[in-house]
Amino acid sequence: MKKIAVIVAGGTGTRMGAGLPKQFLLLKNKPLLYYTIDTFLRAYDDLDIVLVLPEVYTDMGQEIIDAYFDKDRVRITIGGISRFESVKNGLQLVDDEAIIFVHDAVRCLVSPELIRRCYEQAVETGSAVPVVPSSDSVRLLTEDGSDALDRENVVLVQTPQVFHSKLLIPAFSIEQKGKFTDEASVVEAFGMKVSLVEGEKNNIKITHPIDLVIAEQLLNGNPA
Ligand SMILES: Nc1ccn([C@@H]2O[C@H](COP(=O)(O)OP(=O)(O)OP(=O)(O)O)[C@@H](O)[C@H]2O)c(=O)n1
Ligand SMILES: C[C@](O)(CO)[C@H](O)COP(=O)(O)O
Repeated sequence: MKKIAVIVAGGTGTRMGAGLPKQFLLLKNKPLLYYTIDTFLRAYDDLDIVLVLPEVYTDMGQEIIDAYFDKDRVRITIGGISRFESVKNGLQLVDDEAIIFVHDAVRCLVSPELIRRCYEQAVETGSAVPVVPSSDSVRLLTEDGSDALDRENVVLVQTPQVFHSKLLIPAFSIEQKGKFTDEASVVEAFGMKVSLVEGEKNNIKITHPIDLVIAEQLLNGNPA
């Protein structure tokens, strides 16, 4: 089955507050985006990438591709106003039947093993959504305060979220209502179930400045 990774790097990194979008910040002298693309290309020789970038940063993205990667394996498209719109734009470049990996560019510590685990599950069941347990206690905010949840019944959701194109592409024709924060919720809003797979603690989403410090430690082989 054809494999396509839609790597979304169309955000501006408001919470990081760095000026430059966080996907271009350096980690051990290479842009964060480099690690994400490199891991996907290494996971499977027959996997191609659709890289979604903010319009004003397409040249910077192309420079990274030209410097490090086989440019025949990476196509660039423009992001949208929300993550949902960016994924939707990326999916427009998928024209054949495929297994599609949607991944946050800023989860740059994803491993080839996780990518392969998700692929195998998606081939079997049509979908694979990686999750990890919460090590913190969890509460649900209510109108009059908050309720404790049993954390054994709660998981934290990561990417890559992987689907058969026959499932994901029709799901993204749905009108965006409220906020879809991931592909699993789009597919469910379309009326389909998703299957979960074991994610990885190290597969953090670089969001705040502290995450860069943690990522550098992990890249150096130190436990966080
Ligand atoms: N319009 C958007 C918004 C986000 N993303 C991507 O989705 C991933 C997860 O988003 P997030 O961590 O929220 O990134 P930003 O939107 O850049 O950050 P912030 O919310 O702090 O502005 C990132 O790789 C980001 O580039 C995207 O492709 N298009
Ligand atoms: C897709 C995601 O990484 C799953 O945890 C997350 O929902 C993205 O959220 P963000 O606010 O766009 O960073």
